[in-house]
Amino acid sequence: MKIYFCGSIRGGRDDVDIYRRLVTTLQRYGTVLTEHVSSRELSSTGEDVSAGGDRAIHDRDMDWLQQSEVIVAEVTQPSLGVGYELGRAVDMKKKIFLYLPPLPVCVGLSAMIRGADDGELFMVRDYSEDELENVLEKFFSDLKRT
Ligand SMILES: O=c1[nH]c(=O)n([C@H]2C[C@H](O)[C@@H](COP(=O)(O)O)O2)cc1CO
Repeated sequence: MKIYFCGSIRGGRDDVDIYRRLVTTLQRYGTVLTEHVSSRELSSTGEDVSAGGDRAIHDRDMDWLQQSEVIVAEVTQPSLGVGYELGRAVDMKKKIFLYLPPLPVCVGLSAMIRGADDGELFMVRDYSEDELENVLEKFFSDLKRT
């Protein structure tokens, strides 16, 4: 299964350790196409754009998004790119969305994200860090049953 993980890059890298933990856990369930998002080596400058520029990053990521069956986003750190990815993924009518803001920061989450939860394709889940692995385990076992 191909998984697309979204996390802030130019929006700020404060939560990279939790991205790392999420991606490592997600790799039990499939191939994470956007593993670079969780790299501690990647700064808020973003990837090296010398070859194709931002256009190449955008086009590659939209291609990966299209290929992915599951999109998981960590959105505590607000990021324009992540908001854009989620909007495009909704438009692609992807079967599954999972979105995991750690408490208590999630109180400030945009209504355009929290309000998109439809209990089926787009799911907002609040979690504390110690339950992260269990939340994902339940999510993927429910997915197998559908
Ligand atoms: O260098 C990059 N590489 C890349 O894959 N992205 C994608 C993946 C992330 O989920 C998202 C982050 O957006 P932003 O940089 O606006 O925080 O955009 C974003 C950048 C830089 O904007």
